[in-house]
Amino acid sequence: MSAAERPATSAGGSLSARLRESVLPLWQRQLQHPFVVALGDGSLPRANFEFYIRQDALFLDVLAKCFAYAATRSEDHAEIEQFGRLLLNTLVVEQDLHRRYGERFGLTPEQMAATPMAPTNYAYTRHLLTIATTGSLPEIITSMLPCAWIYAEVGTHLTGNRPPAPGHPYADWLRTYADPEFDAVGRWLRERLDLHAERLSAAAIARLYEIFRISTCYEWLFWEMAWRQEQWLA
Ligand SMILES: Cc1ncc(CO)c(N)n1
Repeated sequence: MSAAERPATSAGGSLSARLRESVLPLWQRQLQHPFVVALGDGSLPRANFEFYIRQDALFLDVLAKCFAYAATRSEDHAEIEQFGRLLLNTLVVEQDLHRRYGERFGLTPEQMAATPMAPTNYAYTRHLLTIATTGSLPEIITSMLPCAWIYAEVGTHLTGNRPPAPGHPYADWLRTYADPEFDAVGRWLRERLDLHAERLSAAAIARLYEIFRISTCYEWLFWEMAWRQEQWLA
């Protein structure tokens, strides 16, 4: 069955569950990426982690803006408030994590901010920004959903719900994403999406499948970018 033929609602569970199922092999590949495996067991070379942190700090500023765009598309007071909270949490919780790692690596906030965006990061953030500025609210939520959902799954997968070993170099990162509070972000986005999608046409739902798959691909490519320390052509 092509995405266009998929019914908007079916016996196959919620839309968000079906979106995840539609990309399952890609989804599970995230957990096997060498960057993710090495991040989990602590063997990831510091140069790769530093590259990742510098890129992710730039990524999170864009993600925070996308929550602001989402807020402008909502007419529901509680929903607007929650998008505002997610914007702030992205900056306060996650960016703070990056700042702490940056300090540990001897980087100033100015050096972090002056890092040029690598090609994949640039492409992923342009994808998110295009949808944030021209898409519908369900499209915006769908584009951001793999970010929150995959990181929560990676966090719990890598820690196995146990605290990281003492002295693990990436313990703070693992704790942040294994935290049930982080999982709650994805859960809330899924609830909102499933609710908004009830009123969408089959064609609009098909577009959500496409957006979800593209963001999921970019999540994998982001690990790959940091593993290869991807550069622009000279
Ligand atoms: C690339 C990327 N995706 C998702 C998250 C989780 O917010 C993150 N920090 N970075």
